[in-house]
Amino acid sequence: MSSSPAGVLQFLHIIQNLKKTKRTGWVDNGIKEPESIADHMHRMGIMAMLIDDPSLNRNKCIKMAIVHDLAEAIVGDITPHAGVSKEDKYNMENGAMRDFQALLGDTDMVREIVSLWQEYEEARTPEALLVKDLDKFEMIVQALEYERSDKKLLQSFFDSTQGKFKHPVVKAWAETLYAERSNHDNSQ
Ligand SMILES: Nc1nc2c(ncn2[C@H]2C[C@H](O)[C@@H](COP(=O)(O)O)O2)c(=O)[nH]1
Ligand SMILES: [Mn+2]
Repeated sequence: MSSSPAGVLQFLHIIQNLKKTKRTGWVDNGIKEPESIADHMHRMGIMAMLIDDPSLNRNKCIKMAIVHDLAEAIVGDITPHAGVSKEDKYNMENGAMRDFQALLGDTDMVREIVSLWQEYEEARTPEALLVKDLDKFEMIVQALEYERSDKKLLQSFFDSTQGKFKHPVVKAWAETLYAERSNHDNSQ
């Protein structure tokens, strides 16, 4: 069974917000041309495609990456500093995912999207833990790029993720990024 075309169109118009909503962490730091939520999820999906780990379901990681912030189309992009409890944030985002389910119908495809979102939130499976790593890593890659473009120091993004990476490949990527940032600092 597929979702109704009318339901799909309503859903698509709602998730346009992911393309329009600028990520709050950058807006809060006065970044001139901040990326959107969709931009962030897209690069995470590409990152997931680059991970060659036979212990992981690669396709699941890619799909999880591109839906993990879907609820933000309704709830918005809430930062850790927004003063919203994790429980309240989860409840609002869970409500948004149920709204999507009501709109699209209880199909296998919609159940997969909601299930991937839920698995990411619970952060217990190896795939979810990798995508959590990519969420943080994509953010610090972007932070370095904004430090260069906007001539700003965005140290809090590096501090809040320091030592948090679990997957060996992402750890290696992060070490390379730190070296790149350090070399770039020294060349200024
Ligand atoms: N100023 C900071 N903002 C942060 C930090 N960690 C996350 N964030 C921002 C980035 C996004 O705008 C938002 C949540 O991102 P999700 O991908 O988890 O939805 O919070 C930080 O350390 N400093
Ligand atoms: Mn995210």
